[in-house]
Amino acid sequence: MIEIKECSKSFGALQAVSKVSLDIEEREVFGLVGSNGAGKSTLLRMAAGILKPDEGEIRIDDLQVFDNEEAKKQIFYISDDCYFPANYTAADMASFYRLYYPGFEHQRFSKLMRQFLLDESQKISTFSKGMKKQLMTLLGICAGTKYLLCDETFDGLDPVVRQGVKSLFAAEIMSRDFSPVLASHNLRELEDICDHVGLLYKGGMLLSRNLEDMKFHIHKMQCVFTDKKQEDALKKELDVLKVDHQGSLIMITARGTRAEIMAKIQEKNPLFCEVLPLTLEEIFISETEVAGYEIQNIFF
Ligand SMILES: Nc1ncnc2c1ncn2[C@@H]1O[C@H](COP(=O)(O)OP(=O)(O)OP(=O)(O)O)[C@@H](O)[C@H]1O
Repeated sequence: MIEIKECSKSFGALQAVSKVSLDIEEREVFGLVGSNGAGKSTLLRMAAGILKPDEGEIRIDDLQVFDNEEAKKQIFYISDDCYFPANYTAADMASFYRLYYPGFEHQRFSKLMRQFLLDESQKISTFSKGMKKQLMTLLGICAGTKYLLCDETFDGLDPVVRQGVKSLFAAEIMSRDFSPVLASHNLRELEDICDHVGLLYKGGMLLSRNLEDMKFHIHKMQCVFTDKKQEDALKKELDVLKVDHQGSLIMITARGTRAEIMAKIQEKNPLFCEVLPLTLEEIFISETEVAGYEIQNIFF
């Protein structure tokens, strides 16, 4: 487990991270979201043991992480701005990481590169941005570390690759102790990948929640009523977060369990009613409102 306790970091007069406390559990995909400049990279770099917190502490499996080789062997960190030595091929990078991570699986790396249609003998300088991100992710998985810290690594990957990486993460979590942490400024990039999401805002941790728990308390329904009065009465009875109309269809996002909301809708005899899937952004509307913020002010 990664335990972050009351961690702060300033650069001169600028406080990048302010008294953040956070537990990142094992064997789940943790999404760290926040707008540009919220402090995600700074927090990840502290968690990777690259930056020393000004105050507070970060422990990885009960080991203090800064300046501690033993703790760092359990972490693979992918920066948002990866450096590759000139003329290096992907295979050269794998050999380089094998020196630091003794459990590095070179054969598996070659196999995964082929699966992802990447050529390990190709110079990295000729890779596209997305290909470099895929390469780093595969290197990170093959390093065999327990924790994989990814800074904006998923942003901009095409849907097929995203799906491939998502399946790879799921398979790793099933087969070994593996916990990826994915930082992104875009909630949509973390959609369908994370089990738990932490929201950073102006250097502070606004909330950290399990997605399944959040989904239990907020639902989106699509219904049709014969009479506008039924809709108006329903809106008064539900804890409504958002209402959209599309012709005669009404989409209501409300707080409550599925059974509670459905029961209230059924009382109004709708012509039609079904549950719609919620996006991460819709789920966060409710949570940020409880914390006293508007999601638009946090992300846009
Ligand atoms: N080395 C540094 N020196 C000075 N200021 C820094 C440094 N690193 C980060 N900062 C500042 O700290 C704040 C948080 O930056 P950070 O990179 O952690 O944010 P972020 O959430 O990762 O943003 P982004 O999504 O844009 O990558 C910003 O105001 C940034 O300018």
